[in-house]
Amino acid sequence: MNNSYAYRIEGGYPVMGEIACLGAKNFAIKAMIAALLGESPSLLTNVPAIGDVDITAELLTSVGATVERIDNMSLRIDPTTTSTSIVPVPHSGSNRAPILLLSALLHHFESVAVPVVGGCKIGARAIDFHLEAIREFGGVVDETDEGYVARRVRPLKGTAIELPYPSVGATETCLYLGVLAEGRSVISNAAIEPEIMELITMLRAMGAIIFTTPGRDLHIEGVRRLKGVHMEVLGDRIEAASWACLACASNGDVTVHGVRPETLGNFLSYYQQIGGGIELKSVGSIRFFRNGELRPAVIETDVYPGFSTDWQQPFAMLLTQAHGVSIVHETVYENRFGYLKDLSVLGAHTQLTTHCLGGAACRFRDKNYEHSAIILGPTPFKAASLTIPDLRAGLAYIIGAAVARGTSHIAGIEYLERGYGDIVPRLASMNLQIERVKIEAERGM
Ligand SMILES: CC(=O)N[C@H]1[C@@H](OP(=O)(O)OP(=O)(O)OC[C@H]2O[C@@H](n3ccc(=O)[nH]c3=O)[C@H](O)[C@@H]2O)O[C@H](CO)[C@@H](O)[C@@H]1O
Ligand SMILES: C=C(OP(=O)(O)O)C(=O)O
Repeated sequence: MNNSYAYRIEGGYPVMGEIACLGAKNFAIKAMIAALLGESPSLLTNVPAIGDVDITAELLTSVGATVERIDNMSLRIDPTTTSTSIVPVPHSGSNRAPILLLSALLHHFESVAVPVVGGCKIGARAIDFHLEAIREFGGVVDETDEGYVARRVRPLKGTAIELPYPSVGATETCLYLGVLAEGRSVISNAAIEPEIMELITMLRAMGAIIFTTPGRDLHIEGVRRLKGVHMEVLGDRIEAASWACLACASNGDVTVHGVRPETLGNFLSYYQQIGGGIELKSVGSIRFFRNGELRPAVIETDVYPGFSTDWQQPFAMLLTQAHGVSIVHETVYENRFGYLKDLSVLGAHTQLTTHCLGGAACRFRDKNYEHSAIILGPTPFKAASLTIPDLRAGLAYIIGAAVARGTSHIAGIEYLERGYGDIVPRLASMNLQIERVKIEAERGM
């Protein structure tokens, strides 16, 4: 556990240099679960060395699957040793994987139990769509004090489902259910994030028959068996955007390697609209820098191809350095702005409101969630002590500390390290004065 460590950052200098994106957290753990569906081992490469992968490896191991680390970035997963369908409760609340395991394991076992799901606390994060999907495919689901139990008396049967919202996780659940269910399934209003498309590619390589459509419908013809594959995890578009924001906010210049530019979509447009510069280098490499004075923006987070909610926090931090009033309307999670209030200790001027600002009314209208933010910039930052509440807020705090003059301390780094790997060496190599220090040694910080 790393909750006795903090980052000490000496800010006020431009962050300059080159950084390689790790593999995408939000695909890596889904690929690990997909590997359970095969009848032979899968090899996953470019797997990031992050907390979420460790948690997922423990979950897979707990049901008997063999997870072998070939090297720091490769995992071999043998599903044939899977021996139990009860995921132990100690894994409760660790990440999003348990609810996905419920579906994947239900093909192998007639009864599966998983603990409650976790992940960042940025909203209620209900899992009703997942549970309803399992029922539609012919399973029975019970909620217990400790988690969820799914049962089936016969093989799962293909079905037609319309998701109430294009949930990433629920779409993945439907894919896991549909590829080995009997007959045809149609998933309407599915999520189409790049990580979902990558999961479809992996499942197809395993032998699944999945048809995408011009809209949000996925058609699946169930098959009897799938085989293991070699899959390389795509570069993390959330990491790439994080480093882009760090470069621009600190008035630096960073070349990010290992990301597919198309997965950054609207991020690249907003980035340039506010005065950030981009230069496509060789394939998979993008240079990010500042192009003069920063301008404010009106941004709305949304499902793909909209502006990803996971870019929101680093980008909001960047907007504190723009000249004028910016608005950010968070439409994916009802409670993803808690971190913004804490930024006042650095000197940020922000205001939250329950109204839907700057765009169409969203699901959170009139529900009293502070899901729109007004950011007034630019504000010079002074160093401060902060405690990270969730993963992307953690990265936003790193950006804040890099911009602030003086020495900042950031605690709660276990949240950040669930999704970002090797933070200190990678950022230190780009001129950021950052150290990982024991909190005891820093008493009075
Ligand atoms: C591990 C992983 O991949 N995490 C990502 C995934 O999370 P995750 O898959 O959990 O996010 P979802 O897309 O499912 O959630 C989107 C919205 O749908 C709601 N919802 C979802 C399922 C459900 O059964 N009922 C329901 O109401 C959620 O509360 C939320 O408001 O997609 C999110 C949206 O791009 C990203 O922010 C997360 O980084
Ligand atoms: C919200 C996130 O992750 P998770 O869904 O794993 O909590 C994220 O990656 O920003």
